[in-house]
Amino acid sequence: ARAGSEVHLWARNPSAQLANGAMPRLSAFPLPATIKVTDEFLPQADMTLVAVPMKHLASVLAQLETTSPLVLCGKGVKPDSLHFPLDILAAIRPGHAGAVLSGPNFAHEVAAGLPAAAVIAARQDGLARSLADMLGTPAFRLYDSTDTIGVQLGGAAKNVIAIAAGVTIGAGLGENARAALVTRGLGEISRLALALGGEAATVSGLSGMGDLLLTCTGTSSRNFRVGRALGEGLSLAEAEAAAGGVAEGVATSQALTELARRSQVSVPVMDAVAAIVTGRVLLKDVIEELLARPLGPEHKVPDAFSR
Ligand SMILES: NC(=O)C1=CN([C@@H]2O[C@H](COP(=O)(O)OP(=O)(O)OC[C@H]3O[C@@H](n4cnc5c(N)ncnc54)[C@H](O)[C@@H]3O)[C@@H](O)[C@H]2O)C=CC1
Ligand SMILES: O=C(CO)COP(=O)(O)O
Repeated sequence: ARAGSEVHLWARNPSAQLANGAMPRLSAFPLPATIKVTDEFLPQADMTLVAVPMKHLASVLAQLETTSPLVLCGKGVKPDSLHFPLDILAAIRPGHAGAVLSGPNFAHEVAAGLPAAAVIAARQDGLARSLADMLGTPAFRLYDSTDTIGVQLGGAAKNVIAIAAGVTIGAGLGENARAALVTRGLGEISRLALALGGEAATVSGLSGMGDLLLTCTGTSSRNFRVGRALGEGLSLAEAEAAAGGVAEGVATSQALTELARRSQVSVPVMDAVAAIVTGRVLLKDVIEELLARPLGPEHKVPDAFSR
């Protein structure tokens, strides 16, 4: 809307969900009058942004009756199919034009109009740039990319590493430990990105390093908060309730460790998160195991971004 477009916001139940003219989780920011709230999908539009939690993405995509390009905003991987958002779209609507929007963007800061940047990625030549030009504003700076794998992996994986960062703080292991863990986590994302066909430069960009930095240090992050609560000794159910919203890294940790196993990529930090959230291993044992890992060259092969 700030970019000057006419916007229709689909809500499953407009009166219940927007009782005070605002989204419930962004209640300090009433929607501008230029946004029309509706319970019907708009069949014709320049673009449709789909911003629902990953576990509901497939069902929402199946209901959408539109020919417009879809911009998927969820971050994660589906644990059963191991699909990233664009794979889910391709499975449900083969051939439909799609892009992903990802970057360090806490919703409440974007809503407040504070400066932020993100990346839109699409395989199709020129699509990401044209979407970015329609959606961007001076305060919401949108870069474009064709590396859909790197962008989707960065958005998904940072949530898993953010849980590890939270655990480190919650368990009282200190900020040195958090910095070490996040850096080693970045290495895991780099190796996995290359193995899956993504690009090294994307991992060091907004959807990779940028979002990792935000989520592992910003206490507004639900994934960080879940990790911190787990580190303090709460159960997963208690930690999720305390985090105040969906923490995609919980389900994504299972999917990414499975993808890594299939790609023969070592991801000990992500493995540790997957083990902690499923309660397979005691937190104390996971920490001991990570600290007992054999030491060696920081980067095994020529540089940090090689497998
Ligand atoms: N909140 C944030 O700061 C950011 C969130 N994301 C990602 O965006 C995705 C959505 O996150 P949030 O907006 O925070 O989650 P949310 O829990 O606020 O849900 C977003 C919307 O999805 C709707 N929804 C829930 N279940 C639905 C269903 N079955 N069918 C249709 N709509 C349904 C909710 O009513 C809500 O309006 C996640 O993958 C998250 O990682 C990405 C960047 C920032
Ligand atoms: O993706 C986000 C910021 O870029 C939001 O992070 P959380 O889902 O951890 O709150």
